[in-house]
Amino acid sequence: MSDRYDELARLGVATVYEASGRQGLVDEELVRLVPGSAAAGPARIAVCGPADNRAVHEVAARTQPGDVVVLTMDSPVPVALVGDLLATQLKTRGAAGVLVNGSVRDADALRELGLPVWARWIRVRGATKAHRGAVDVPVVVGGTVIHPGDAVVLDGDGAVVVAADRLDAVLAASRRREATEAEARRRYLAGALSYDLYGYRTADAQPA
Ligand SMILES: O=C([O-])CC(=O)C(=O)O
Ligand SMILES: [Mg+2]
Repeated sequence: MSDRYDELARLGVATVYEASGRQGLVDEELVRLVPGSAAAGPARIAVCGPADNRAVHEVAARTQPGDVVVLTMDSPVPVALVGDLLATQLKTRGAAGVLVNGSVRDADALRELGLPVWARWIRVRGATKAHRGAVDVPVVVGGTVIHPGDAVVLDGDGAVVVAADRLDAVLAASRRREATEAEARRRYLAGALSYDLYGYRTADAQPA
């Protein structure tokens, strides 16, 4: 929605992660359902009960335009938290994207719908609707704490989270990093090598 989130999505997960001081990585293998898609927005969070997705129905009712909807469980299992009907509601509410620390189903319909969705698994096993769960609470996904309103950035590399109070600083650092990389790319296209530019050819190897 806002220009800042559009810019984060364009800058991408790897650049934002590095510019953030290598913080905020959602350190999980994620499947991107819509090829080529990227998204960024403030986190709108639901914690589902065990193998249950009632909280997803509640979070859909609270979703605001531009939100990235983050769905998780205390112990994630490959149960379908979202399929095309819930995704249709999230899209109609204006969600920018969806991050599912669980599985999704109706994968072909999700692709067709075009709402950018990332998930741990594609698996059909159905969720119960028995537990209220919790909405608009902090969670940990892939080792990273996500508070409601933190920026979530998603692309072909996965997901990274930027704490809301660091957003402007990380955005500025990401722009600087993008400019530095653009210059490096220009030199490499002209035949230069990082091995020489960074002095690795002559320097002693440094520990990582
Ligand atoms: O109904 C569900 O629990 C998930 C689903 O398949 C959908 O949203 O279409
Ligand atoms: Mg369905």
